[in-house]
Order: sequence, then C-alpha cells, then structure tokens
Amino acid sequence: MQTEKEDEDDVDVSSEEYVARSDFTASGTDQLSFSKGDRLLVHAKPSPEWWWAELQGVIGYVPASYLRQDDAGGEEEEDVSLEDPWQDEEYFGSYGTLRLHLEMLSDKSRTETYRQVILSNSGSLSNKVVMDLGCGTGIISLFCAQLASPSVVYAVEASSMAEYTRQLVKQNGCEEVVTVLQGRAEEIELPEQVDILVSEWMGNCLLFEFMVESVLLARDRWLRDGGTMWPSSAALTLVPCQADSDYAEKMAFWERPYGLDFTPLQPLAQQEFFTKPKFSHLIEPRDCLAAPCDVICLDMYTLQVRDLEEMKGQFHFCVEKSAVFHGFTAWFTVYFDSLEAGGATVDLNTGPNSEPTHWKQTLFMLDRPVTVYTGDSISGTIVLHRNPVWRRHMTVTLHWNINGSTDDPDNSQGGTKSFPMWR
Ligand SMILES: N=C(N)NC/C=C/[C@H]1O[C@@H](n2cnc3c(N)ncnc32)[C@H](O)[C@@H]1O
Repeated sequence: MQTEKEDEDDVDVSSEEYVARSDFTASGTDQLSFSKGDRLLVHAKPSPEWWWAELQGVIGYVPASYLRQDDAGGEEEEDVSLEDPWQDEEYFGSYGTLRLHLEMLSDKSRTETYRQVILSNSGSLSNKVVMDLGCGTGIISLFCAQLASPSVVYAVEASSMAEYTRQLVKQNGCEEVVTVLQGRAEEIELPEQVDILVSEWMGNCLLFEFMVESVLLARDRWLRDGGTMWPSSAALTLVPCQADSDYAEKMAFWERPYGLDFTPLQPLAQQEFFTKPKFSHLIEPRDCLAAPCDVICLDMYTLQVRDLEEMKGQFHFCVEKSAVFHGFTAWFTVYFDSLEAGGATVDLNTGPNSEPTHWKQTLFMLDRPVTVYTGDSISGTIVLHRNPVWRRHMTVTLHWNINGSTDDPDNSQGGTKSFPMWR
C-alpha cells in the first residue's frame, strides 16, 4: 500500500515539482505508480535513483530517471539523456547488425536443437499456424517451412534485420509459408491466433534482456487455448565451484608481480572484477564441487510477467571434493514438449556436461574464497530481482551457509552477495 500523506505540515518546503516522462508501474509496496505527464511533488531525494514523491495525496518511491523538471514553457526540452527503461534503441540497434546473429547462428548446439525440435515434430506441424517471436534472420521459420508443412509461420522481428529476413525467406523459396512482420511482438497485429509460439528468448543467466516478457505478452494475446509454447519450460541451474584460474589471474596476480608487493590493489581488483557476474565463463566439470541443483523452474504456460519481478530459489549442496570454494556458476536448460502426446521432449542444456553454447555459463565470484571439504554442505538461497527502472536488467543475490564437516573454524561460515546485471 502506498503511504497516505498526513497533513499539509508534512510537505517539505524544498519540495519541487517534476513531470513524469512516461508511465511507471510500482513493483514494490513502497513505490508510487504514475502516468506520463503526471505532476509529482518530490519531497526528498534519498538516492540518485529513487526519490520520495507525492501524487494526489499519495506518497511513495519513484524512479528519478522517469521524471523531468517542468521548464517555463511546460514544453519538454529536448532531453537527449532520457534513456528508455527498455533501452530499445540500443537493443534493437544491436540486432540490426550481423554480429549477434552470426554468433547465434554459429552456435551449433543452439541452432541444431531448434532444428531437431522442428524435425521431430514435422508431422504434427502440418497445417499449423506458427509464430516465431524475435525471428532474427528467420532461421527457425525457415526450418519450419523446409522440414514441415505448417499453413503459415508469422516471423516477427522488431529490428531492421526484418527487411533482410524477407529477402532470405524469398531466396529460399519459403515466401508461400513464411510471412515476416517487422515490429515489436507486443505491438504487431496478427490475422489469427497461433497454434505454436516458438522463440529463442533466453539471455545470459536465462533471463537477462528479459525478452521473456515479450514472449509472455504474446502468449496471452496470440496463443490459442491448448496451443504449444516452445520452449515449454526452463530451469536455472547452480553449482558451487572452484575458479582457480580466474582467481589467480585477477586477484593473486597482485601478490608478487615482478617481485613486488602490489596487494594494496587487491580491494580495487575485488571491486572491478568480482562485483558483477562474469558472462561467458567456461566451467569444467572438475570445477564443480557438488552435484548441480535446479534453483528456479519456469513453466512457460503459467508464468506471469509479474512473477519476473522477483524469483527465488533454494539450494543445498553436498560437497563432493575438497577444494577452494571461489563462487557459484549458473547456466540454464530449456525443454521443448512434443506436439504428440507422449512424444519425446527435446532439451537444450547449456551446462558444463553439454556441448558448449554461445551463452557458456555465468560465474558469481565470492569476496572471500574458502576451503571446503568433502562432506561439507553449502545451503542457501538465490534471488533474481528485476531492476525496477532498467527493465532488461536484474540483480542476483546469493545467500549461503557452509556447514563444515570438520572443526576447521574457517569453514563453518557463510555470506551473502548481490551481483548487479548490470545496473
Ligand atoms: N536469445 C537472446 N538473448 N536474444 C535472442 C533473440 C533476439 C532477437 O529477437 C528480436 N526481439 C527481441 N525482442 C523482441 C520483441 N519484443 N519483438 C520482436 N522482436 C524481438 C531481436 O531483435 C533479435 O533479433
């Protein structure tokens, strides 16, 4: 609930009026929702990002980046610094070039998995209506047209790549089946409901970029009752790990470079290299100190956008090898249910025991590595907290306890650390 203002005396004389640049929907009970153009009275600025403001007698926290001061003319000055909380210009701009598409198409494990899904369901795909959300160069849509006989595939792509995708569809003789629609999936109009919504939406740590929100909105609007989601479900997996080479390279390095003592730089190294997660980390199976654990599982038929604000998971690891516990590594697996009842489920596992993918894995480095021993247990929680302002970002908070099997005073401890990804 938002806080009702008591009485006029509470108004801080230094309150300033600001105008809302865009809508904002509160994602916490102490936040204040507002609409574009609303005039808010800012009473306090406890942090650069979040201010304490009032709207029509109701008070709550508001994201400062959504507000602008009302200049004399009341016209919005051309504010180039206004960043769209979705950063869509930059995001879709990056997908308008080939670099990322080349990376994704070069990822054989990823691309062959989608091909396998189409191939193993080719019979059931006959005469079906398919939506390929975020089709990029259209590879999945082309697989559908080439390997099966759907009645139509709506290939939706928001970036400028769409015009090339149309050429690729024509070039490969698929224009009878594949229709390319340029636009955001949340905004385009389809002529009909779809039987299958297929998308390759997974970001680092499964959710980064939060393209999944677009998939859920499209599901709710365009997937017919009883339709199929591909992927059908997803799991985020975690494992405690050693990361000797990363630690040696970034931290131990400062102990004796060229015979000198550079250890006063280690707090800087900690801050600079270990504050954020490390994307594209390649963990070896031998780096895993315990059996991995699925900490978050998503059912793509029931998952709601509001669930994405905060996702929590628990873990309990039994240490299987004595080693230095440097941190946790995360990866994901997505599952594609067969269109036929009882048919085989296809999965894409991006973990260390599968073919490497362009996502690789994500390393969360602890501030203080600690030696753990076979028989110890590491238990705790992981929380993925979506950034209330930068909607493609999140913070991953890990909380762990080590229950030492030995009486080594150093290793019955725990900790907690939050990793911004990225803001
Ligand atoms: N797997 C990851 N990380 N990204 C892969 C895929 C991203 C592709 O999907 C497109 N895309 C993302 N969101 C939307 C949307 N809401 N509407 C239409 N197209 C979209 C991007 O422009 C890329 O071409």
